[in-house]
Amino acid sequence: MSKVTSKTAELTGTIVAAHGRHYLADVGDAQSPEFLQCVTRGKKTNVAVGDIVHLKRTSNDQAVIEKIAERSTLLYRSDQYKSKLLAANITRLFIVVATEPSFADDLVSRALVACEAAGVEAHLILNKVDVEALLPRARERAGLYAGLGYPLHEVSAKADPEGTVATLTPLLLGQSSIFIGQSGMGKSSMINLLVPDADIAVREISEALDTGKHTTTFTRLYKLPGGGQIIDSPGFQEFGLYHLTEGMLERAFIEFKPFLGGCKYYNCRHLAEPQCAILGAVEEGKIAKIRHELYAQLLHESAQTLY
Ligand SMILES: Nc1nc2c(ncn2[C@@H]2O[C@H](COP(=O)(O)OP(=O)(O)OP(=O)(O)O)[C@@H](O)[C@H]2O)c(=O)[nH]1
Ligand SMILES: [Zn+2]
Repeated sequence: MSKVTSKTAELTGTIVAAHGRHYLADVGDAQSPEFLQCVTRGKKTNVAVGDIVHLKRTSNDQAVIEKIAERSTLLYRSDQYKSKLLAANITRLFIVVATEPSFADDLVSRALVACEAAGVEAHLILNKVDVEALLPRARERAGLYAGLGYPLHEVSAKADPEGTVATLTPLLLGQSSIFIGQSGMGKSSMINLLVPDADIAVREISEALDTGKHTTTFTRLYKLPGGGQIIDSPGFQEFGLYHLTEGMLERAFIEFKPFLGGCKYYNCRHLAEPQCAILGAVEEGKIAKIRHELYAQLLHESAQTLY
């Protein structure tokens, strides 16, 4: 196959922002981005931030998405009992929690389940470790996840910005990362430290996206000067887990793994069945009760889905 090199050649770009059916692709490089407004053919809305797309330029700053390259991973967000695309080709997800305000275990575990199901490596960042009075409790709570094998990094974006950058930069190199966190955890402070001129980049993206209103509440991708990219998803994105089957759910709780297959009934749902290995492990304290409760809740939610 010969490569097309004419001026009308197809372009390859990365989707850096999505807002409704408006997409923005970057066809430049890390040093000099070049944004093209993109539309899909027909009414397709199956494009996600992080997608590598093949484009056909239709004007100086516009293009049509011809093809989406095969994705290595895909994360979904929840939208009223439906899963919608959140981000594609993510290799690493960072859940930002803090000493204050208090974080929700439920949301942390949902993110972890989404990662396990998608094949994305999950890390936790405990921010605001300068708030010493609340540190022991926060450490203990975050420790539940560290104990499961998820790396936990302690930082203080405000009190120790240099240390925060030094801790996080090596974790981002060459990765396609996404940061998620409940409001107030310090995710924006962290992104601003890691992405030089993030504010300017958002304004540029917002203008190029041209949605009519100058919103900054869209998922966007920043290319890092040292290689790698960061996706920031404003607001807390609840993960869409409705597409997970029961079999996928039980495997998405990593601490269940040693016990799967040990139940009396091969089709055990680990809810109330006799001689269930999972329930036995919960009883013995080998599986945390709150994790099993979330598993039961997710099973219930997936059964509510009507399609
Ligand atoms: N004590 C302390 N405060 C911090 C630290 N990092 C951020 N904060 C503060 O926490 C508050 C929330 O920080 P943001 O960066 O806006 O948090 P966010 O998670 O992006 O929150 P939203 O913008 O609501 O999504 C701000 O008042 C920050 O100044 C830290 O390391 N220590
Ligand atoms: Zn069981």
